[in-house]
Amino acid sequence: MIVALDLPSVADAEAMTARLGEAVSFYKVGLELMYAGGLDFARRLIGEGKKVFLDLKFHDIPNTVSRATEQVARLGAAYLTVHAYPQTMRAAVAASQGSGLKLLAVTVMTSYDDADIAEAGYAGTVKDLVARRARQAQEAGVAGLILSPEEVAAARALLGPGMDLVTPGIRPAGAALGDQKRAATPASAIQAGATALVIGRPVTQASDPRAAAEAIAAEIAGAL
Ligand SMILES: O=c1ccn([C@@H]2O[C@H](COP(=O)(O)O)[C@@H](O)[C@H]2O)c(=O)[nH]1
Repeated sequence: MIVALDLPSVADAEAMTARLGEAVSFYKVGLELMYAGGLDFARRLIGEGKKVFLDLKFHDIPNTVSRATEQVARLGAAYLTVHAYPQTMRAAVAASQGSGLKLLAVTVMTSYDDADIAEAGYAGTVKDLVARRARQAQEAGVAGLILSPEEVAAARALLGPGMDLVTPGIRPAGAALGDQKRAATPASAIQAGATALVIGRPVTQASDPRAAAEAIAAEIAGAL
């Protein structure tokens, strides 16, 4: 379980990680917290022995992606996201060589369904596009994928063992979907073969975040 610290300030993130305590050992720092001083906070979490996923979703010209990836590789984060465009992925893979940083390619955002990708100009279905990008990510040498629980089993069959399949779009039974359109429960995602689950609001907006995280961890353990 990777808890997404989508919170407005470092003070809020500190309070959340204090409440979660030993129940959570892996955090995701994304765009909201990053623009509120989250990089130094991520460094501190790493210093305290937590694992950190920097969800920065790089997508730029190769030179910029390469130099930015080199900067991230020095931080000691476990994961960094890049968008699953071949040029972008190749640049990031080359720049992360020799570091402990694992790259995750974002295939198709879990807030998108078939109508959303059609509106964005893509022919075919989300499943087709995820499969195409999964193959391109594997060819580029990326360590893993961000995809929805709905595509995990097909991606594993397509790619074989080896790549990490990391799934946002996780909702315990009865939880509000919010903007997520391709979602599943923690148990379903694990049973489909997900390597790690990214979970934000079901934990951070719960009245008792620690109890929510512990219940999700128990559901994951029960599904393994
Ligand atoms: O396709 C994607 C890629 C990234 N995310 C991120 O995961 C979390 C999910 O948070 P919830 O509150 O559990 O919905 C969030 O930080 C997103 O930026 C994603 O949801 N889908």
